[in-house]
Amino acid sequence: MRPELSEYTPIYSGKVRELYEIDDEHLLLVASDRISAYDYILDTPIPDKGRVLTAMSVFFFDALGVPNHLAGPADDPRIPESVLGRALVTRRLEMVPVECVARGYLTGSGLKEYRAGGEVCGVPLPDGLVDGSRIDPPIFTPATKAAVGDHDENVSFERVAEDVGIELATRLRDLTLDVYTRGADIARERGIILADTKFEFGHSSDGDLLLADEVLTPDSSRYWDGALYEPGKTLPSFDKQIVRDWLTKESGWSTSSDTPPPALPAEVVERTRARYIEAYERISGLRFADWPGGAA
Ligand SMILES: C[C@H](c1ccccc1)n1cc(-c2ncnc(N)c2C#N)cn1
Repeated sequence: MRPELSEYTPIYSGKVRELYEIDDEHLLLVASDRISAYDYILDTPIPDKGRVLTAMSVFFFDALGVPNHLAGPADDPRIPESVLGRALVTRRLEMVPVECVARGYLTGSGLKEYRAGGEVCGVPLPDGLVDGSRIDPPIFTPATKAAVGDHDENVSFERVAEDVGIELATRLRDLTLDVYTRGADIARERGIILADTKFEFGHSSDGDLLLADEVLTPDSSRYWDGALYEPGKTLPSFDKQIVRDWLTKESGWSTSSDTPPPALPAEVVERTRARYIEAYERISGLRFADWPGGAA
């Protein structure tokens, strides 16, 4: 008999995820079906999004073999039926207050910084780069965690070293670039570009540095369709472009509107659900139908 979610103490509620306390040593990390676009949490959930992103994290935790915070399998008996398949039991860690970002392609806030000064987080880049240019080798572009609702602030490696010490900063950079590179290689072999990603790390009570949070999901990363890749052409998001295009080209809503986006039509919801499943099945080589939880 599985426990009820109400038996666990909620300790954090993010835009699309929640964190609960199971006991002194263990947490329950829950991924919702909520989707964000243009800094809004949309009213319409995407069925199975939470389960697909949880499955992707588990695939990469297993595939990359990096010491991590997972404390049980996807069907761990401590996981309530109501969130089975979109929740994981993790060890409670002392989180390192750094958003560990790796970029293998120039876009987003990195492109903005580059255009302003030819560098990103203090890392100089060659002249002449455009939106979508490959950055090879990838670069470590850390950020400080912003308050809820704010954007993280990009900072230099030197600033991270000031905050957490040079030894830990160096380990964070090396681990971030290594895990990103291996994850990007796995995705590229399947025709999907992992442009950038954000990791979080924490220390266990034994003092071990462990990879935490979600790993290489479309919510913590930018995924592009390799078949559409062209430097200089703004690349559509593999998972969110269907929603973005409907909102900005068909719904009558605009990003400059001061009203929240409208509800999504069923057809957009279903096509987006299919994109998440496609990304998971192509990258992992596994069938989403075999993942725990879902419609009984
Ligand atoms: C922001 C992020 C979060 C993730 C998921 C849902 C809401 C928030 N978060 C993760 C921890 C955290 N704290 C202690 N031990 C851990 N193993 C983790 C993890 N992962 C704290 N915050």
